[in-house]
Amino acid sequence: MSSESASPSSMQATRQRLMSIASHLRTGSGRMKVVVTRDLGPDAMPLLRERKELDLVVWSENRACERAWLLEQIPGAAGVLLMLADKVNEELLDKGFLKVVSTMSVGYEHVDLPLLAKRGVRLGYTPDVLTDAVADVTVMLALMASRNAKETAGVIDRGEWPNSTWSPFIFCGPQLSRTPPIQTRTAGFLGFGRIAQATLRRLVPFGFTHCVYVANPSTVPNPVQDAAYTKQFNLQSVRRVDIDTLASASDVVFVLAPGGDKTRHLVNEAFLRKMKKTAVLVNTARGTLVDSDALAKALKEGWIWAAGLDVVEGEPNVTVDHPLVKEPRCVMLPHIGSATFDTRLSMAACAARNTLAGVFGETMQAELELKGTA
Ligand SMILES: O=CC(=O)O
Repeated sequence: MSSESASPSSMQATRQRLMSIASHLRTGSGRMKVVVTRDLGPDAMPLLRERKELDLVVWSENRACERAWLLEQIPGAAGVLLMLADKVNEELLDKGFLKVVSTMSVGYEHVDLPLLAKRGVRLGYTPDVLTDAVADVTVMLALMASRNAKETAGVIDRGEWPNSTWSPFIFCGPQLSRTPPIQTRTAGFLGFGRIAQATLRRLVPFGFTHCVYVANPSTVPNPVQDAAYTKQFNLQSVRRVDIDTLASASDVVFVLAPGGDKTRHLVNEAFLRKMKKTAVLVNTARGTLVDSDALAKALKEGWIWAAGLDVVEGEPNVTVDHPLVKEPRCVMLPHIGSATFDTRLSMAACAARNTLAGVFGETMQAELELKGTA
């Protein structure tokens, strides 16, 4: 067989895709099938339900959509609106001939971008509308981690407060805000996009003086851009640095870069060992950016002060015996960064609009540029 011959599995995939188109045409209804992996609620769902040109298939149970159900529904579908737990990979795309994947998330680690680009499938996502909510939680975690929120709230939860005697330095931690005798405060950002910058804006009133950041795609200094940032945020300096400087210069390291193979374990043992002993690590991006085992070791051995995590590798399969859950200075939240009513509603509406635009070939509210990923 020449190398150009189709393998049995690729022939099967092609046949499935053709059958998918055919099944769509066969309905003769002229309507387009759209699969939705979660009910988006009474405010956002009508955006889809009111469109009589659509055949809506909705996973209606109040739990994550089963993979087998999703795979079963994709043949004949023009679009799918899904959540970040729903993997968009060859297995899914081979089942049909989708025009659009619309994810109700700003992150797209669960989506195989090169494959989408190769197949000409558009990707809608939900940036901007969640920036403030996630930036709020990011600052909250920096405060909770540095001020021992987990350990101290545990004292109350376990009914131990009456037995604990007040003492001058009990439960103390590093101070986030700058107040004498603290002269400087440096915020470090791994990733310097919308949410990172919204976080930095919130830190300015705390008295932060400096900012260092590592930005994709390059780590080369960018003095012109940095001068503009310095002025914009009214700080003493904002500098694009290499990853080692980020680790060593920051009082708080905020992890706010996209997940995926290119950023996996950027925060590893070497990084953590370079951080200040009084520094705090906050991750509100994706769990895969941080090596959990290395972080647990760093906390146990005191290389850094504390960590605040809204995301963790392997989530949601995180139980009480997880090494990070056992660490008293690791505050962990179950991925609630965008979880405010207003924000989730805006995300749901954005995801619905993106789906409609995708199936009808219109401009999306937010479409990820896939050029260059194939
Ligand atoms: O993590 C949440 C999101 O990507 O929206």
